Amino acid sequence: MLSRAALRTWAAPSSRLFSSSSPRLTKVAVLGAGGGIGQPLSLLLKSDPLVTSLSLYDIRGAPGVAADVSHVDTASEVIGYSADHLDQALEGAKVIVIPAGVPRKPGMTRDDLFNTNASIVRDLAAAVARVAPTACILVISNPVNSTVPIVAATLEKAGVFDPARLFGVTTLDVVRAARFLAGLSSANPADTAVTVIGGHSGATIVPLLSQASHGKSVQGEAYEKLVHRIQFGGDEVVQAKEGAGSATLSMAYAGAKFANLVLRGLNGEKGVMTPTFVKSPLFADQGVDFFSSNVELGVNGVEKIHPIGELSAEEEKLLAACLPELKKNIEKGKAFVA
Ligand SMILES: NC(=O)C1=CN([C@@H]2O[C@H](COP(=O)(O)OP(=O)(O)OC[C@H]3O[C@@H](n4cnc5c(N)ncnc54)[C@H](O)[C@@H]3O)[C@@H](O)[C@H]2O)C=CC1
Ligand SMILES: O=C([O-])CC(=O)C(=O)O
Repeated sequence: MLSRAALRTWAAPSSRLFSSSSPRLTKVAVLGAGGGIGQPLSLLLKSDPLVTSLSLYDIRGAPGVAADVSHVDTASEVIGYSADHLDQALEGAKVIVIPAGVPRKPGMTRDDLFNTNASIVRDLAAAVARVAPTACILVISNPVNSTVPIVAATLEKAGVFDPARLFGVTTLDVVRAARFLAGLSSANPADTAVTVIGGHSGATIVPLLSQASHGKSVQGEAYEKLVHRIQFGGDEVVQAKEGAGSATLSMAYAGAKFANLVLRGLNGEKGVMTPTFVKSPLFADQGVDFFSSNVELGVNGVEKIHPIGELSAEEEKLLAACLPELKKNIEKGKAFVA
């Protein structure tokens, strides 16, 4: 006969499995996992304890990336899927991150990627609508200002669009703003968080330095230079890579950081907030119905879209320049699906 202690020990695994405090089973899929962003992003997601299963898909190379990443000694399981197995890759996914598509070369704008990436993103969104219609979708593929409306319109066509579950990943702008601002005063970027609103390209990127404690003191030419660097940080990397692509490592970091925030919200953590490009009422009356601002994340995805708060005179001007361009980018995405 088993002793009481032995019975307790024997019973422990099943009670842990079903206890309310156990982490949820969270399958995360990466579409475009074989690419410059996809590979390091997959590695970082393998290190995230909130990811219990990692599904890596690409038209090229995903099984190899999966075999490699799967040797990392964290608990999650990793499976790679090749071109014909998109549906299997998506089955049961709670969060789907999309870095599939071509990157810029020097001299190109993000909008120049539209012709190639629009159909890639649309076709992946159609598969998500069919196989994992309730998943949270995190769009990295550029031009984000247009690809997010493309995903929305595709899901809408399939009758499964939930605005609370679609996110354009603008975290790299937030990461850059904190890093560049910290660099000016030798501060720790952890102490120089900046809210970045608008969209994700040039003039549509609007950093709200007046709302950041270290940002207020940056004035005049230094302010102009800092704003320009935040808005055009992507070009800095494209030029330095001399035709070999755009930001991949910092983007993987930003993508993993944002995915972790979404997962924390889905897991019921309160007060998780970050800027992200979502279907938004803030400027919808001006025809801009997707916009990045601080968003609270929760068990259903978007919990609350926060207002942009008080802006300085300079920021009002930046916002005025942002809105018409963003409107054009959004309309272009919608028109592509219509
Ligand atoms: N949101 C943001 O802040 C940022 C966005 N990006 C964008 O991310 C995208 C990817 O950039 P990289 O990884 O550097 O490019 P990459 O060319 O290195 O990788 C893209 C991957 O997508 C795959 N792919 C192409 N069509 C596919 C499909 N139909 N299904 C699945 N996979 C497919 C390719 O095989 C490739 O492995 C680009 O559009 C880039 O502009 C890049 C940096 C920052
Ligand atoms: O600049 C690019 O093309 C890639 C990107 O979106 C970024 O680095 O912010």
